[in-house]
Amino acid sequence: MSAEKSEWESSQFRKYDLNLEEIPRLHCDDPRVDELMQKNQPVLITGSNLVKSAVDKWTLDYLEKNLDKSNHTVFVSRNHKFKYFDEKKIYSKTSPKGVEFSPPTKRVEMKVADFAKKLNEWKRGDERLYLQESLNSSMGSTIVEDFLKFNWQFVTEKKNKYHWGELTSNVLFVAMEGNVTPCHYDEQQNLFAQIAGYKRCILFAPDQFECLYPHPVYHPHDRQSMIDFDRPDYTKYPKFKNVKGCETVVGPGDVLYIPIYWWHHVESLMRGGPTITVNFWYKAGPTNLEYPLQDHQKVSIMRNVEKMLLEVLQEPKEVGPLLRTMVLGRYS
Ligand SMILES: CCC[C@@H](CC(=O)O)C(=O)C(=O)O
Ligand SMILES: [Zn+2]
Repeated sequence: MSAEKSEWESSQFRKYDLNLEEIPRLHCDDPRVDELMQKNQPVLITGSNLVKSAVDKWTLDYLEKNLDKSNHTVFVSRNHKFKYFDEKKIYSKTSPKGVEFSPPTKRVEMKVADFAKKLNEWKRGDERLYLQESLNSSMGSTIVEDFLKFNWQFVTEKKNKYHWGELTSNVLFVAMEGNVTPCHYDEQQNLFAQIAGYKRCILFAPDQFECLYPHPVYHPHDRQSMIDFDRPDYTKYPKFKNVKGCETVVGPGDVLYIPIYWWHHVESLMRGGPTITVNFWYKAGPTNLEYPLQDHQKVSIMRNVEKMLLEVLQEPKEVGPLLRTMVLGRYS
């Protein structure tokens, strides 16, 4: 990918064994934006002014001064990866008791001032931090003012045009340079609005499910790929060699449409300073089953089959044998 305006260069990317297409980068008035969004395809949208009120102002200092003095949710990692896990699934009835799950990150509450201090004093080997918190009205009046000045018409127009469900949250992400959110998919539509710094986003379509080996649905890392992109185990995950993906770099003012069920890996560029993002997560719209089904609908069906089997079998180890008995020689 060429550095658009030389604010970054590919030497700031982490190195992965992937060959990736480029996600189209289009102005919000370009009709091709809606052609792509209509087809649940990713697109990087420029010129929307979606979060212009923040792009002009939000820096770590500004957030420190204007986010209220209370604590904020910060994830801590011993390495550069912040792999999400669902705490509720660590001890759920389908995950066998005492299953070995050591959380890769820990969640702490921290004042923004302490968060900023740790970022400024960080040196190699120190644990990394990632502030992730839903924006809400208790965020201090200045931040709320900036938030209310977002270009809500832009997102509302998209929500209505594509019959998305309700806006569930706007999450504020403040990352250290080099932080990585490993490859996963979400069950929500996402308008990913970049405010400060640069993030490389690598996306894979829902039909790449077989190449990305998600953890089982009952696992705390449900929806996350089991593959460590830094050291892929091609013996355990041979199809990863054939994965097909696309990528882009989002910078201040850019909005990346991450379609529901699309896999994404997101990294804050190394040596790029802290990054600030706000995302807009929307519930899926009503499902109209038109044939042939779309790939993301098949992922949703597979999830439901897994959940139902786990519910009745109770023992995850029995899911594979039962499905093999059902399919091998009969449906395959
Ligand atoms: C915890 C999720 C963070 C975000 C990726 C990133 O900016 O690091 C993402 O995956 C999303 O917006 O869906
Ligand atoms: Zn995500």
